[in-house]
Amino acid sequence: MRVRNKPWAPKLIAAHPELITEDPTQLKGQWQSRFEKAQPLQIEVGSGKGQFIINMAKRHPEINYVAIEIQTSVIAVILKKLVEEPLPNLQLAHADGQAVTAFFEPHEVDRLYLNFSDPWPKARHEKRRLTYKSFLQSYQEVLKPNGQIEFKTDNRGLFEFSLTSMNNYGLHFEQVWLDLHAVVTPEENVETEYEQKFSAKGPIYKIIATFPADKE
Ligand SMILES: C[S@@+](CC[C@H](N)C(=O)[O-])C[C@H]1O[C@@H](n2cnc3c(N)ncnc32)[C@H](O)[C@@H]1O
Repeated sequence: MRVRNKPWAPKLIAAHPELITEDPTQLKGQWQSRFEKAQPLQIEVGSGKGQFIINMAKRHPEINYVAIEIQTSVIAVILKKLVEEPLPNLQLAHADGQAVTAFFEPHEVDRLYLNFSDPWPKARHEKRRLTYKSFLQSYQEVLKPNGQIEFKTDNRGLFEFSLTSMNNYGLHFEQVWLDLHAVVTPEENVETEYEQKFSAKGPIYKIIATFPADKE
């Protein structure tokens, strides 16, 4: 996601340590202390401007959410929205999702979302794709046994790569959609910014998959 530099972003981030962390390693195993109530924890890696995670948090007050976003000017947009409309069950991490195992204890997370992740189409960049096997391994480590991953994309190449990568890793496919919007209603599907922008141009693919319990 290309965004214009927001000169106000670092200042806003520094002003709200109660809503956003820039060093999530400090919260490893302690995430529940950041929320009003201890309840299941779900995370999104690459949250963009936060439309999905904010609406999920509103729709599911019984779940705690952490949005992880690497770009300062992007996560600052989520933070601005959160300052304007506080949500007791959403916390932000300005960090690289590649390091989730440094941010969460094993089994601390109940579910992980990847929405419209950068496709990295060149073969030599495949290790950067958020569904590459090293990422899957990290996700499995922080997820509860048989934890689930939900993945949406409009990018056919990334979708095909992810199907193969997840299958080779031993994930069990609960459901696969080749055209999500043809079958789900807005009540059943919380849209992301990218999804709103690109669903008119072609199908949205989605996978819900469960990690094997016994894989090291
Ligand atoms: C194409 S955008 C999609 C944003 C949003 N999920 C949506 O669907 O509208 C991908 C986002 O993932 C973020 N991102 C990419 N790699 C990341 C990483 N390793 N850790 C955290 N965020 C990452 C990018 O900065 C960007 O905001």
